[in-house]
Amino acid sequence: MKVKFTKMQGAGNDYIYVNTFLYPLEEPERLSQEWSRPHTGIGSDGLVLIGPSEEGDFSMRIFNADGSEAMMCGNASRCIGKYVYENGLTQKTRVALETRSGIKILNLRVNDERVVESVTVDMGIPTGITPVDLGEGYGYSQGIAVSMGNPHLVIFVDQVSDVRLSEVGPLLEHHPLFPDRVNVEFAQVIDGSHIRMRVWERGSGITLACGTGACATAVAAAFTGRCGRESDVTMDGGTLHLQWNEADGHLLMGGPAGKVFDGEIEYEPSK
Ligand SMILES: N[C@H](CCC[C@H](N)C(=O)O)C(=O)O
Repeated sequence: MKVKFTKMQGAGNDYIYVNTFLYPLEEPERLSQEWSRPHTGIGSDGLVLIGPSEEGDFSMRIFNADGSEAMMCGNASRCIGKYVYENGLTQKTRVALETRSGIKILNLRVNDERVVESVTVDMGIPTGITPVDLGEGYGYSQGIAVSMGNPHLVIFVDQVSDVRLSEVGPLLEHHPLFPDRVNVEFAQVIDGSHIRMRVWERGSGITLACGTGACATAVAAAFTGRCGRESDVTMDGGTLHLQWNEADGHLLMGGPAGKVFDGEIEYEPSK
């Protein structure tokens, strides 16, 4: 069976996008694992399915490279905005995207039928903002838990370049405080409105950027008084702009969305 897909990336966080209006994929967990592999697969941070929605204009399902399904993906939501507009699935520049953590509103900047510059997403209201004691054995004793629909652990450090992410990332991903595992962000405050962050993502490992992780980082920095409510978070793959509105508690995320290539892949549905 042939499936057409589009590789897209938001600040370097790359996913395989499949339009399930045309290709209603079964077994996305297995396919995300197989297709995300470099060398033997397509190579990506995971698989994103774009589909119909009763409540919104479109729906999103996101699967990490290990096949686990997540509640939300910030970078993918921006790319979906670009995808649905540029593939003629909508003419709207305000798109309601149904996710497993509710409806997210995308605002697209368009210029002659292309989505240009950045896409802004209303990520909703961060919850569960709590200082946590990580205990012994992780090399870091304190963090801030934040939920953006998916779970995040933000750890502030003096030098993010000193963090041995591939060693501590998996340990903290499986910290007993987070029964569903957790996305782990290490953050170095540059000044009151700029943070450098590196991320170990639940189910995908080190990625070049994490949209919900940037949101969680900006929230944790504001919550602890390290930054204001508006900040830029710079990751290995790029920078996102975050604004945590005082009036309604909503967090707005702005950043790039890029198409890499269209492709086609054969796969055999399991019996
Ligand atoms: N690894 C995340 C899902 C992807 C989130 C990230 N890529 C983003 O841009 O928000 C999780 O398991 O919750």
